[in-house]
Amino acid sequence: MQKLLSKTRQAIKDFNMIEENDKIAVGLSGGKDSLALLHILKSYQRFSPEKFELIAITLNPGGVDNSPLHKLCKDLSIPYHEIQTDIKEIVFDIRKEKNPCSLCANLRRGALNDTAKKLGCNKVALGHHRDDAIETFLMSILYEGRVSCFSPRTHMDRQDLTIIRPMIYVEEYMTKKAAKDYNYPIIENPCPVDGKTNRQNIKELVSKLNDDMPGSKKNLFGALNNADNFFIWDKEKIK
Ligand SMILES: Nc1ncnc2c1ncn2[C@@H]1O[C@H](COP(=O)(O)OP(=O)(O)OP(=O)(O)O)[C@@H](O)[C@H]1O
Repeated sequence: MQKLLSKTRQAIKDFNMIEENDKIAVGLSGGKDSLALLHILKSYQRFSPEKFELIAITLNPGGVDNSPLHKLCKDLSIPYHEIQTDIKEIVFDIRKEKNPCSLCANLRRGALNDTAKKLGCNKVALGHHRDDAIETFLMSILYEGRVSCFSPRTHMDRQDLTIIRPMIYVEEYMTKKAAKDYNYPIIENPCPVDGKTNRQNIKELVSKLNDDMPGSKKNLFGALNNADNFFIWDKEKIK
């Protein structure tokens, strides 16, 4: 937990993620990452120089028993809100999406942000970590032909809401370990395509790359953090 906390603290500081009197909604899916995020932010709250409020929100995609999350939040004294949605039905039964991940993510994002706003929050914290960032970066290059990745901190002007990703320096093995060590009440992922997605392919590719070329994962993350050395062919500048 000490390592998780210090990496999170560093990211919060580097990207100015938490400010005095923030009311932060943690998007709690019931997966290991958002459970680790809730745990870390609750611990961080004790010694943070800025006072901030914490709540947790779960969007139920339909038919999931989230009672262990209600109990966890009660034990941690964190106000908890579970919102029933029909995301699963929309994505799989009504729209019958061939590539369901982006529609599902959009619907979740919209519902989470709307709920956070209604509950008086000015920030939403998501459980993305360092491996998610590396995978998203590579996915955008390999599947979409563009260089991009989500940001550690983004302000949504329309809703006047800031999205933060405090675990951006945390490696996935750390959240896996925390889930074991602290016996998090993991809710089984209800997604029917879980484990068969483009993201899973990229995860395996990154792992193989790093075995074949030790250090490549670190360099991919380094590239994301190296805006001063970003050289892309810009026809207007070159000609
Ligand atoms: N159903 C949900 N309710 C609330 N927040 C969610 C939900 N699904 C995802 N999120 C938020 O969005 C983040 C990224 O979602 P994603 O589906 O990529 O999760 P993940 O990488 O599998 O993480 P986790 O282990 O937390 O599920 C999560 O860490 C969480 O903060």
